[in-house]
Amino acid sequence: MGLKKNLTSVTFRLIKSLSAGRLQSTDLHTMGQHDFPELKNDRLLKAAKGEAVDKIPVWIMRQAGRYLPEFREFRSKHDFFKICQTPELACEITLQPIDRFPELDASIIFSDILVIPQALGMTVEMRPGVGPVLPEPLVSPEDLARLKFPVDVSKELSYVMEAITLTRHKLRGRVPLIGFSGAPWTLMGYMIEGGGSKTMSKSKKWLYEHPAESKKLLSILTSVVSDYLVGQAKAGAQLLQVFESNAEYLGPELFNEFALPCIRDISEKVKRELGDDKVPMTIFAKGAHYSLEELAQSGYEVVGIDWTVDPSLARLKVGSNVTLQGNLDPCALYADNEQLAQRTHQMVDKFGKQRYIANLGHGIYPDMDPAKVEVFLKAIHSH
Ligand SMILES: O=C(O)CCc1c2[nH]c(c1CC(=O)O)Cc1[nH]c(c(CC(=O)O)c1CCC(=O)O)Cc1[nH]c(c(CC(=O)O)c1CCC(=O)O)Cc1[nH]c(c(CC(=O)O)c1CCC(=O)O)C2
Repeated sequence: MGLKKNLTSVTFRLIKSLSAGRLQSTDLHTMGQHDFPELKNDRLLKAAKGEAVDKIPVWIMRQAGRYLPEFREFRSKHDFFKICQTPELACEITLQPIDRFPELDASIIFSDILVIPQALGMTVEMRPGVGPVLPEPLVSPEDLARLKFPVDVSKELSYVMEAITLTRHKLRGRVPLIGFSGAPWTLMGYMIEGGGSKTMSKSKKWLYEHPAESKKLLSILTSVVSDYLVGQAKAGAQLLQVFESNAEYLGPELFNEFALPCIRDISEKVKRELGDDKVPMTIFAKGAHYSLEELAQSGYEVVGIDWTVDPSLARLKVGSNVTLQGNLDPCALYADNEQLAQRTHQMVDKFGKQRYIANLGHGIYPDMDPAKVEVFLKAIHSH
């Protein structure tokens, strides 16, 4: 019943956009939730499920973004969160790398992990040259009362669901669409530090000083992230990636006590909620090389690894029942074409073709040359 209501509201808003002239008339007959165009390239989904592929699927974290001149041009006219909150704009940006690089095997919806703190009532600003700033961070456990919880994610983040549904149509089945969220510990970090941090010491202080309240916050975030991912899958996301970018600040003890249980709960809740409509899930816990075995057992089909982990060692640790994703050092894109292709081939040799999705070991940097992306993508497909 809840799902039906949710979908009806998504379709209704899309049709409203159409009547307001924001969408083209060709969109109208494809707006039904269950008549997405047929998927023509299913390499990513096959690899995620452990099925054989003709070529290794490849995509790039942050593939829509500042390294693309067309993104910078667009961004000069629109505020970052305005883009995220306007389905037509988010869709247009999502499609930019797909239009530019025919070798890409997946798209990822343009958004940011920080839409969750926003949904919980926190202000998030994107300051030029600084990045995300939360001007009123959580300072002490009493501040948890400031959070707007429970959250109706289908209302507060409806713009993401709408962007996903619209993008599925606009992709015309060229490649699958990935939805994503930050993981609870990573989001907790931003909410307490008030932005990025070199040490995460304020949020780690919470873990040591206020373990019960930290778990309360993590449990709130687990609930919101799970609902959010379920909503994205229902709106049309074909794979869901969870970013635990701040895992690198925790050692095995803190990670296993605070972060990992949330990661497990999320996959369990999302799969239970989606039932027969479940989609593959990826966990990318940057820097959590110490916990690869546990991550492989945490209910995700794909484990993303950063570039500091040797692929052969990662495979030994995770076993053969999960797909690995990664992990070229993003800075390898600064190398000349020959060296870049050679390093890419060496990486593929280590991963092998089975149960493997090629990617960088973290998001692409803003100063990278799009021509190098093409070299990387072609090196994967030609190997
Ligand atoms: O390609 C797509 O369509 C989606 C791209 C995307 C953006 N944010 C995320 C994604 C998904 C993906 O990586 O593929 C997810 C994300 N946002 C932040 C993090 C944490 C982190 O970077 O540590 C993540 C998880 C992914 C990861 O681990 O890399 C938080 C964040 N958001 C922004 C910044 C500032 C920046 O300069 O990048 C940060 C990091 C802050 C810090 O701690 O240092 C803003 C931002 N988010 C996206 C973009 C577009 C782009 O990458 O160019 C930007 C820049 C905003 C701008 O235009 O100024 C999209």
